[in-house]
Amino acid sequence: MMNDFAKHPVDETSAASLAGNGLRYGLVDTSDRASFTAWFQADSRGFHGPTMSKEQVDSSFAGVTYRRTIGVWDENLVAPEVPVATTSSWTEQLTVPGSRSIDAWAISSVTVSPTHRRRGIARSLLEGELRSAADMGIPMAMLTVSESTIYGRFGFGPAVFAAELSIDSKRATFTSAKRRGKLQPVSPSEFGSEAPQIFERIRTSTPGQIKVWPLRWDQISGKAPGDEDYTKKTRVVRFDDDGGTPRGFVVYRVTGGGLDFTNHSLTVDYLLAENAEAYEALWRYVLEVDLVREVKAELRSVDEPLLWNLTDMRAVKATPVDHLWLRILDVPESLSARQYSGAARIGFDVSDALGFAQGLFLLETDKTGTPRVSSVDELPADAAIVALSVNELSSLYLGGVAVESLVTAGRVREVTAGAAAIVERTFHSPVTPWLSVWF
Ligand SMILES: CC(=O)SCCNC(=O)CCNC(=O)[C@H](O)C(C)(C)COP(=O)(O)OP(=O)(O)OC[C@H]1O[C@@H](n2cnc3c(N)ncnc32)[C@H](O)[C@@H]1OP(=O)(O)O
Repeated sequence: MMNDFAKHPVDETSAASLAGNGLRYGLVDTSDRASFTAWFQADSRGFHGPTMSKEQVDSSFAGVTYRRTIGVWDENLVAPEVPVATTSSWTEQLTVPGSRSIDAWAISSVTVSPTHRRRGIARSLLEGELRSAADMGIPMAMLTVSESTIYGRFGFGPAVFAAELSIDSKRATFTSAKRRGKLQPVSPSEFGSEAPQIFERIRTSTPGQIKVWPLRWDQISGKAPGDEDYTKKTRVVRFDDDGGTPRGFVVYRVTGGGLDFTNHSLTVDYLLAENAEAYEALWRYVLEVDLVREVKAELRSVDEPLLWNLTDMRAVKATPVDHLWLRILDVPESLSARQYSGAARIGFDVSDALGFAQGLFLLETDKTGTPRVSSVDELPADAAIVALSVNELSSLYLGGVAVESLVTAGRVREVTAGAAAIVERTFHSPVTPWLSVWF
């Protein structure tokens, strides 16, 4: 069954601007197999993916039908049924500090055919998505990005960073003795039935995480058709506690080796651990696999506890990269959705070229960190006041970005002396924001 957001009509301003360039902007009828297949092929082409097989289209078809699927068509082409641009969007729960969540408009599959690039099509698509989300009363938009150069112009700011890890497994010894529990190889199906429940418990207390849809779990575990090599190489190991309850999984592949058989590389595609025991056991497992010299992992937390599990922290090379970008559309709704660290009175002078978040806003929190937010004509003189654009406010929102860094970089201006330190203290999240998937 389709949710209402999937049927929300396309934005009229973007439709008119694209029509002026001879292009049609519209919703894809996801119940029509031929139209949806043409859209999938355009999406895959846009990301330099292969022409999708029938099995891959079938599984994608079942997995993302609920989304608002948009195409742009050029009727003058030899194959006019294949869109020249795509997007896919849906309402998603984003966890925010205080184990709460906010409805956010997730935007994905933004592609423009290389034959139609740099004519303003992506701008029409993105602005159309933002106006549609605002129209539906959704307070925030979000995306994960292929390049960090594209989305700032639309008011997005990076709010969650991810670390890419490269670990020298020969240097990685643990500070503590092996704990109890049991490890065992399991199938992708077992992962599919147990891992989402474990993840749910982690997601709801980790700012930056979103609900993960079933097709994504199948892709992670190699169960979804599409990448045969990935499916064949993928292994899954489960950790059970002493009571026999599954508490974590690792999904990984071993590649390379060559003539020197001790030189393999192990890639952790997903490591999910509900408690410290599972976390240590699963990392210890991958770091002790024989014939492996390097363990790699992507999309790990920038505050990965593993470094503290090891006797030699320098065994781990961690490279941070921007991952989740947020775009506040409704300031009072967004700021009201999260918990803060204590009592404060903060004024924000927000600029927004697209207008959604422009204005003066007062955030008042009590000593429990519960907020009250109002849009005001004038900011009170006794508030800690900062001036910033919606990009920076969106970056600061989850409490994982240091305000002082943005002040030093000239991206946030302290209107009252010492305001940045108050914002920092009030916004800081005790749980480091982390998003463990792409969307
Ligand atoms: C959420 C996601 O899906 S992330 C994935 C994004 N998609 C990809 O990376 C797939 C490959 N790339 C593409 O499909 C296209 O090149 C897109 C979607 C990135 C851009 O589409 P286009 O239609 O060419 O962009 P458009 O002409 O509307 O440009 C809009 C603005 O963005 C700028 N821009 C476009 N692409 C880029 C880029 N890769 N890097 C920096 N700036 C860019 C343009 O210069 C323009 O700037 P301005 O309006 O401020 O002067």
